[in-house]
Amino acid sequence: MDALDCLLTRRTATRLVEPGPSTDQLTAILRAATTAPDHKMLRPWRFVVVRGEARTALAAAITTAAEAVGDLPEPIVRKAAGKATRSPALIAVIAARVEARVPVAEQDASAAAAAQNICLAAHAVGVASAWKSVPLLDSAPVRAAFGLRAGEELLGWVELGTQAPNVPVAPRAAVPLEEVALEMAADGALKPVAESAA
Ligand SMILES: Cc1cc2nc3c(=O)[nH]c(=O)nc-3n(C[C@H](O)[C@H](O)[C@H](O)COP(=O)(O)O)c2cc1C
Repeated sequence: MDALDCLLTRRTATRLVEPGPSTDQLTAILRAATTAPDHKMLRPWRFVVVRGEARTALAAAITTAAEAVGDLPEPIVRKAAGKATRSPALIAVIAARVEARVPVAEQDASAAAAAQNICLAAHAVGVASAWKSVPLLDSAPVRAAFGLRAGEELLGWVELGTQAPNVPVAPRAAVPLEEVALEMAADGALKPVAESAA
């Protein structure tokens, strides 16, 4: 797939089913994640792959976290835990901040770029993906499940698998560039960017 095609055609999966990514595909996806732009090469990210039976262990950690909240109705607890097994595999993206002169926001931006690389690389190798928030991400059981150290944060996880053929993925309307992009003229004025007709 052409690189620009990959960027323009990636869509978030609406329902993920088996087969999940192969180990070869996962390796390619993780390699792509590590090419995220990275100020001072701090590698302020790391990843945890959860697939197969391991998803049950993750679901158990989420259940423990949800039950610890105390007043959550049982269906809500079940729904939160079910997010661990909603896709054949997932990759958790951890903002692994480093003590350095690079601001935390830049380090987190690098981790977000890694997450996007995961989505794009998945698309490139024929795997469907969905970047999702982690349920109860700040709870001790969920942090422990992913081996989070002090100062590290879960940015989210990217679910991976095969888009269910009977569930549609709605097309995403193109964003009019003049709504989001300006161009600075020689006199410093900001004007709507000129969009080519092509
Ligand atoms: C940090 C982050 C967290 C997200 N969490 C969720 C989520 O928990 N549930 C959800 O439905 N979409 C979530 N999304 C949005 C989807 O990943 C997706 O981008 C959105 O549905 C738009 O679809 P598209 O990527 O096909 O344009 C999240 C996106 C980001 C960047």
